[in-house]
Amino acid sequence: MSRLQLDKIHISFGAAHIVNGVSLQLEQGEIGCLLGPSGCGKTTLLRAIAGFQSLQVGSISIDNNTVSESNKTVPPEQRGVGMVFQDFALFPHLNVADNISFGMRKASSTERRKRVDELLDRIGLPGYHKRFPHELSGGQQQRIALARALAPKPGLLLLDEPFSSLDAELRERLAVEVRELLKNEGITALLVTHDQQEAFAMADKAGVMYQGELLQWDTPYQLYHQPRHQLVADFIGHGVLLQGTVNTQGSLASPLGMLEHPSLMQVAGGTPVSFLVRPDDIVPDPESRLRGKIKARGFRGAHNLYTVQLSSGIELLTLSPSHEVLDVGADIGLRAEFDHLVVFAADHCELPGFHEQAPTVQPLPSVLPKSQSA
Ligand SMILES: Nc1ncnc2c1ncn2[C@@H]1O[C@H](COP(=O)(O)OP(=O)(O)OP(=O)(O)O)[C@@H](O)[C@H]1O
Repeated sequence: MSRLQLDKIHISFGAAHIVNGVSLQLEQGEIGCLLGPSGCGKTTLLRAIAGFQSLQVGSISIDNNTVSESNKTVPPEQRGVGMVFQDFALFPHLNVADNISFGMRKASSTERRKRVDELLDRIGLPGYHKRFPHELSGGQQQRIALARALAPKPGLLLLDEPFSSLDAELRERLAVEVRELLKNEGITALLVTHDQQEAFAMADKAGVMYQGELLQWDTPYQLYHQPRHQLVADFIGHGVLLQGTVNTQGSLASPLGMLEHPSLMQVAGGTPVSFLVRPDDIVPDPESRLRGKIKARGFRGAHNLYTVQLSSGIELLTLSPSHEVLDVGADIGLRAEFDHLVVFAADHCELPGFHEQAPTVQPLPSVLPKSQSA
């Protein structure tokens, strides 16, 4: 297992800056995931780590050996890096055993057989040695592609959207299985994906890229609960960003009411901010005067996700157990119940100090609970 370190790397194609100052680390045996919109530079970054793409600035080290910098690119075959790509083409004329052992040419035939047996067991396909790729399902082919990449025991494995051609259910199951397999094999891995659920299921560390920049490199939990940038908050999970203004008493006037939090005292009166409201921060409350109309309902298994529009036009999201169905078009009362606040300044960067404590929410006169207004 290897340690991977990227230090402020820049990659351009002509005048186009595709990767801008990306730094990240993966410790030995850690699994990392890169997320981000199409074209943000994820594959380019992976190709640079594999050695297929040179850098203009910065450095890439594997196990403290610099493998890429501005004037040096160690070739892919000398990096000890395995790869699984989206178009995982197995060799169609080779059977499963020969596909898996393809990269083990230096090993003895006994070693190869042993490793093939071991990997087929681990991926849940024992006895599949003699099958040909066209006799396998998509999920089975992808497992074999993974086994082929793992066979030579690379220190580092790079995976570029390895499950994207598979259906959602199989994708999620494979993500969990592959995490277990990588952990058992003790391999450090970096995965590119469009799918947050896949990233959450697999990653020890994950990051969101946007226009060539890595906005945050963190645990999946922190990406969701403590996004450092508004674009990360927007990209990860469901939620809405509401605007508010900090007043001179250190409170935040917002469409949900007056929010109070000690860290607001550090923010100058009159400062406009935005704050993140996740579906779990808003609870249905028939007694509340904060009311809206249900615009949409999405089934999420245990819960339904509702989009509710307030009379101001602002839309909020809320969750409710799926066995209690609320109708689209119905009037609903809502209450804000934050565990912590995530507040962004005008430059879209997070303001510090809001995580440790929950804010209190003073309903605005127009959103006082029914019982207090009579
Ligand atoms: N060899 C190249 N020459 C010129 N431009 C390139 C080259 N390779 C990639 N690009 C451009 O770099 C940008 C980033 O591409 P990249 O494939 O890294 O994005 P990505 O985040 O992986 O996207 P996707 O999620 O759609 O796969 C794109 O605008 C792409 O057109």
